[in-house]
Amino acid sequence: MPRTQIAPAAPPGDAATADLVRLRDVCIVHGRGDRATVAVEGVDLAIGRREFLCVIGPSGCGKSTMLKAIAGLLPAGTVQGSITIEGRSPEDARRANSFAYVFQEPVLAPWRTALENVRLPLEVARGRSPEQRRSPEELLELVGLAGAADKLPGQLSGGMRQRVSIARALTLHPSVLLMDEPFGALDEITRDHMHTELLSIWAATDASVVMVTHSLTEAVFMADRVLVMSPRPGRITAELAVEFERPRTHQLKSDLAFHQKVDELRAALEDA
Ligand SMILES: Nc1ncnc2c1ncn2[C@@H]1O[C@H](COP(=O)(O)OP(=O)(O)OP(=O)(O)O)[C@@H](O)[C@H]1O
Repeated sequence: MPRTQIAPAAPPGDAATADLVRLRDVCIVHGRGDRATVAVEGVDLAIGRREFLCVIGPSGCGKSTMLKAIAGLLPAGTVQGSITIEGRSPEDARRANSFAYVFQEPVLAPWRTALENVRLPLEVARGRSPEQRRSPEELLELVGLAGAADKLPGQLSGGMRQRVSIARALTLHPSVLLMDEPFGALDEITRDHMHTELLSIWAATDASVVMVTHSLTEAVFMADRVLVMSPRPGRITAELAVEFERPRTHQLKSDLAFHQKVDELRAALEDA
């Protein structure tokens, strides 16, 4: 459960757009000539503020590619169409720290303690005003690691390391967290625990989340909306609203309605 509530950041000046993230007719091609691979095709997508969106699809369908495109991590010329975050290009949004990226494997500096890792973005901060910066101590408390502040990454479990990386991602108060299979490397018990942890953390911030996952139950448990992608070239072939009330607890996973929603998602994936 969240130990700390984070006050909302002031909306950025250029936030006239109702949608936080907007993709228009996005097509993504890796490589050139004979080696060109069309990874994603014809994606139109609008992501709202405070929305929890999951993206699911067969292996290699372009989920990570789409997330990287939103984060401006792909080489120039790879992405066609338009992507904006708070009305800015991905590059400008990155400079403004409008989003943070969480990888499957937490990328922590091994010689820095948990607290020092969470503090790292503040040492190189640009773009966010002082009011929009979050206290590393408060964030460690939020992710339930106040007692592990002085531990090095090598002294933490996989789930704890991922919580440190989530706390670090929140340091500059991003408007959106982009998460690429953040729990993919964790065992099932830890993963289960992280589901409720992340929902609590998310509820205590005002960020939107875009999370790529391979797990049907994870998607249905976490999301407000699940996007289904077709095999490569990835297109969005279905969109499922998940309207279970929040806060969600593990009890939900035993409900018949939950299993029906998972079945619905499975059918959408098979039709994709
Ligand atoms: N840098 C790259 N250069 C060339 N091809 C790439 C590159 N990155 C990804 N691809 C190709 O683009 C396609 C989509 O890859 P991507 O990693 O986005 O899929 P994914 O849906 O995230 O897969 P997975 O679920 O297995 O992680 C794949 O065919 C992959 O081989």
